[in-house]
Amino acid sequence: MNDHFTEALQKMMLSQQPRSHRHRLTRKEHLQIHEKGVAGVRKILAAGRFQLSQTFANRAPHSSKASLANLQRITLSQLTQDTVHYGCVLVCRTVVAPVKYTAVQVVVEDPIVNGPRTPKEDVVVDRLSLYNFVDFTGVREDTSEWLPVGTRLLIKEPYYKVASDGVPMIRCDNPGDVVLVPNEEVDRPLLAGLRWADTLPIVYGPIGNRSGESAEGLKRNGNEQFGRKEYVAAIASYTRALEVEPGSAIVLSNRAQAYLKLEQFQQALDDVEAALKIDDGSVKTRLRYAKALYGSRKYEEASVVLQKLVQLDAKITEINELHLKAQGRIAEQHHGQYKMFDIFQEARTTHPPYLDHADHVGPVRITAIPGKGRGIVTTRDVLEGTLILCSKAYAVVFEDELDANLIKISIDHSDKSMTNTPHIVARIAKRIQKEPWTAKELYELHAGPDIPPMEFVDGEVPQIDIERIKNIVRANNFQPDDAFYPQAPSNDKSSATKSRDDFQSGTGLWILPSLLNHSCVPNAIYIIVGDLLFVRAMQNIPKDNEVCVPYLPCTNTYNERVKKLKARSFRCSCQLCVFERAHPSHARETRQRLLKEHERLRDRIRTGDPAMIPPLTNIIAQLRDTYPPLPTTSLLLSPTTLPPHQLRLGLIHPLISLYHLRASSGDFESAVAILRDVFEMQPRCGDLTVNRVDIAMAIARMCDALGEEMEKRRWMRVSENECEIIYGEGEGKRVWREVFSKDVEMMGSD
Ligand SMILES: C[S@@+](CC[C@H](N)C(=O)[O-])C[C@H]1O[C@@H](n2cnc3c(N)ncnc32)[C@H](O)[C@@H]1O
Repeated sequence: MNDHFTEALQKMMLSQQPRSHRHRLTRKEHLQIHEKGVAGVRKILAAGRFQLSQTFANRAPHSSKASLANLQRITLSQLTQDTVHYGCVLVCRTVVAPVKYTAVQVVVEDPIVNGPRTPKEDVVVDRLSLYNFVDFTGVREDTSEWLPVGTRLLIKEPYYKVASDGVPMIRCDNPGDVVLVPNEEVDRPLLAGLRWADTLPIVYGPIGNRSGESAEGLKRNGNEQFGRKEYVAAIASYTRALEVEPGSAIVLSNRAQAYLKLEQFQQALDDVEAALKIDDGSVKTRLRYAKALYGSRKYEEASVVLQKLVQLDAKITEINELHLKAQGRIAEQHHGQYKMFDIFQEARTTHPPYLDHADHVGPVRITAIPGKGRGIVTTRDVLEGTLILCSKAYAVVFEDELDANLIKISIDHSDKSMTNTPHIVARIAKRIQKEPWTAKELYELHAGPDIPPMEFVDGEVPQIDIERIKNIVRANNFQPDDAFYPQAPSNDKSSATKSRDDFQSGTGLWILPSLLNHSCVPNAIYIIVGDLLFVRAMQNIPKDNEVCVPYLPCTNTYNERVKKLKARSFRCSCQLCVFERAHPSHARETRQRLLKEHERLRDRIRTGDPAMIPPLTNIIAQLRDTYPPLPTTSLLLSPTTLPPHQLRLGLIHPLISLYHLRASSGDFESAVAILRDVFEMQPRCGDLTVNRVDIAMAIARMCDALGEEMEKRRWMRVSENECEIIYGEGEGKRVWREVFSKDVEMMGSD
């Protein structure tokens, strides 16, 4: 693996040397290079060794904003190296089966513009690299299913450059800039007067009504293709059958079934609705209708259809099961009733964990927030523990969807941080292609400080814009981790305080949660389970107050937080930041230094070495001194303000370390006193609520060791209650009983 890595790096370095003018490669040379690439991919696949996840880009990828109608035709022979050909559209045709490496790579040829017949060998060819074109993350030898040999392509504003292996190529990053022209489409003005060197056996897309094809024959073809699970081909056959004989309810219903298999629910719904307008429909068609409605997340309508079907024939298990599921989704969508415990189990057993649950929008609305753009505020007084929203990802790439041996090379100069961007960006582009009507809500998301909002033209579907998608992902992504379960407190960075930045692999985009602004002491928590993102209030939030989540752990030091948020182009003015900003800068720096010192001692602290107690106690004493003294009289605080003792978050990790040292030396009295302090210091905010579950349980364990039965029971109840605030009433109890099953077994519970 390392050899390949070094080789790739060397190639990249070489490619950055100044190069002399290169001669244009012949068709034969290009095809040989392509064949070598295919052989290389074959070797990689045979060895099962690695794939590259990142692309090498010497300039920021661009997306064409121009409309095809305004572009001038250009040919391969007219391309200039290291140039984006603004105002032009390249017309070409694929001459070989493509291969997928980091990009889909193929050889394309020029058309022949009128004139005398040109021998095939003299027609100019070049390499075309299509990035983000497929959302498949690995390498593949033959990708003809995406791009059959002979496909005519229009490439908007092509970028011509030399690739990392020294071979020139047309690099296209934006799938929206590639137009595939079906074979039978002959009247495109851009193709007028063009011929090709020879005839290639291309069959691309649905082919129009060929004389002699009967609707019945085409339907039969479609059924056979469906039986072989060739759903795209089946759809093409049914489409042809409908062209020959429009208005066949059976063919429409069959095509709907093929769309259902491809999870193209809207298309399935359109077909089945058209079929039901023609006749009443069989049970089969009406079940398809219910499935299309369910898939389109129209659960109530699906339930009405299913209810009638149940009355007709209650024996069909599939109908009953779907009816039950629809009712579950309605309870989720309207009442926020999610069986969290079951959803956790589902996420553990589903690979990849795409979960079938409804979205829910709780008592919140979107509004402008001064200085922050848009945000989410409550529409009524909200109690702690209330579900604010549940949202299914617009697109997500899970860690285990990526190759285990994936090499992450981030040499894309425009973006060093996001090694997994190509996958999620390609997935978003695919979703827009499949469901263009969802593009608007995506493009409306914040794309960074310097990027103006997209302008939409009424009635026009926005194009795929890879640059904007990349920026949107950068500004709004959340990293999914499989389950956000509470754990016993440890002096390692606990899962609760694990930085979102630590989850390097998986990444996802959720539309409504993308409107949540950040606070370092947030009043809400987000929990990602599979592709679902739940947001719950962790404090009582009065009506019209903003709901905020943490973009980073609040136990990060002030300087760390400022730096990370600066990278996201804003300065936080939450209560914690205002509090710490008011401290003299030397106090903040001392705190930072002391916390680093604590980090350095951690390995020895982990061993439980009692010699660590004096230096740690000293660090804690000095840390306390970096904060202003606590007021001696109680303050009158607003319901949204944290008390001053809960703003000294820098003390939490060192105090947990001290607890460990005391507990491992058998001094349970001191250990429990420290933990009680820590519990008091942890506001119920963001991820710290998870710590409160763990710490209350650790106190219960200490009380158990000290024989304090009543206290033990009290703290177990506290832990359980905190868990219910995070996961919801009842459900939190189930989660708590599972997580702490060993404790419950040993210590008993009420
Ligand atoms: C995920 S978006 C949140 C929604 C965003 N406000 C909008 O209008 O779409 C992240 C962006 O919101 C803004 N933002 C989030 N939290 C903020 C805060 N506490 N203060 C100022 N701006 C904030 C920043 O511009 C940040 O890059």
